[in-house]
Order: sequence, then C-alpha cells, then structure tokens
Amino acid sequence: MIRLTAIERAFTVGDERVHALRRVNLTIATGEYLSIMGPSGSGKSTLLNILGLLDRPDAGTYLLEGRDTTALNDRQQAALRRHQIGFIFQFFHLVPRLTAAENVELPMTLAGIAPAERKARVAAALARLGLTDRARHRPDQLSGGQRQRVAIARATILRPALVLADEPTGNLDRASGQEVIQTIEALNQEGMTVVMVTHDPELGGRTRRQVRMQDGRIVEDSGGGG
Ligand SMILES: Nc1ncnc2c1ncn2[C@@H]1O[C@H](COP(=O)(O)OP(=O)(O)OP(=O)(O)O)[C@@H](O)[C@H]1O
Repeated sequence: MIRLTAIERAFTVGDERVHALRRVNLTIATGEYLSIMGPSGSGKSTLLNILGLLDRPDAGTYLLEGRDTTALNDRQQAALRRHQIGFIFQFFHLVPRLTAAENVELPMTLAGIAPAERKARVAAALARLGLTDRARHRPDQLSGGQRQRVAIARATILRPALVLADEPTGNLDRASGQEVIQTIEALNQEGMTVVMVTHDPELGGRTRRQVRMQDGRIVEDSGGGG
C-alpha cells in the first residue's frame, strides 16, 4: 500500500521557482492498476520519480508498505527500490552490449541469486513473453516491442510489489503497444501494483483507476484508495 500525504516538490530554475507538485495526496492500494494523465509539465514524471524513490519530496510523507520512506537514507532507499520497485521507461534503457537474456538476468546477478536459478528464471520469463528465440539477440537486433518486453521482464524478474511505467508505449507502433500493454496487464493480474504515466487517452482508459494532474495538483481521481 502506498500513501502520499501533502507531497511538495519545487525546482529552482534561474531565479524562478517551479512548483512541480503542490500538496499532493494519493493512496494506492496493493494490486491497483492506475494511470496518471495530464498536460505536459503538470507534474506526472515528478510524481512517478518520487513514487520510485528516484527523487525526494521537499515536504510531505511517503509510506510504502507501511514504511516511511522519507525517513530512510539513500542506501536504504536504494535497497527498497531494488527489491520492491520495477521501472519501465519509454526508451527501454536496455544495456546495448548485453543480449536479451543477459539484460533480464542482470538484476538477479546484482541481487546475488545463484547462476542456475538465474538461468531458469530468465528462460521462463522469455518463454512467457514469446521471446525464447530472441534470447541471444542484442537490443539493436530486436524490434521496439520486443525491446520493451525484454525491459519489462528485466524490471519484474525480482517480482517487485510496485511497477512504475513512464509512457511505456510512447515509442511503439500501435500493434507493439498493444502487446506491451497486455504484458503489463498480466503483471497486474498476478498481483503487482501498476502505476503508469501516459498521454494516450485510450491507454489511460484501460486502467481501472485514472488520476488527472494539472499544475502540480491532482484535479481528478476516478476512485480507488482515495
Ligand atoms: N529537474 C528539474 N529541474 C527543474 N525543473 C524541473 C525538473 N523536473 C521537472 N521540472 C519542472 O517541473 C514541472 C513538472 O515537470 P514534470 O516532468 O513532472 O511534468 P510532466 O507532467 O511529466 O510533463 P511531460 O508530460 O512533458 O513529461 C515542469 O514545469 C518542469 O519544467
């Protein structure tokens, strides 16, 4: 469960103060499937970065699974991020020189999982995504949709509780985007909480809950944890 209370985040650019988030309150129950929409500059990415512990709020509290993350130091936050949170980005962020299988394996290597188990889990993850015959391909030998599915496998191979996606289909054609969304929806059906930023109203319309932001505030919330 996630509870953001009175989250503030501002940036100083030159002598101007940009208020990216203004007293944002948001509660997300475990297993929710939620999209964040709103115009450019409304604070969506800033909110996602805070949820992902990639950025700290200037004020307010962020409880993740009952823990006050704002009280954790950077190392504790990084550990929580590694084990609890999976990130999916618009531009995939795969390691170019590693194969698909090696990219998926990487988080398990960093987590100290034994090689035999790593190999078995990579094979299972790629098989589930229909990518077994692409296991030894490097990212530049894969289509955009395949790259994104490899990125999703990598993001979720440690079974994080929370999956954060920033425009996951923004760089894909429609058919590949549909496949990627189905992959994300399957993760949600397995119990992962999914929070997705998107400009695409059709995509946003598929999520069970929709939050709309404007000028750093949540101006609409179709429901859920409140
Ligand atoms: N690191 C930063 N330094 C300065 N200003 C920033 C920084 N990050 C975000 N901002 C500003 O904060 C506001 C919110 O930005 P944010 O990226 O969260 O918006 P967004 O809704 O995700 O936009 P987009 O849809 O274009 O990605 C914007 O005015 C932006 O210029």
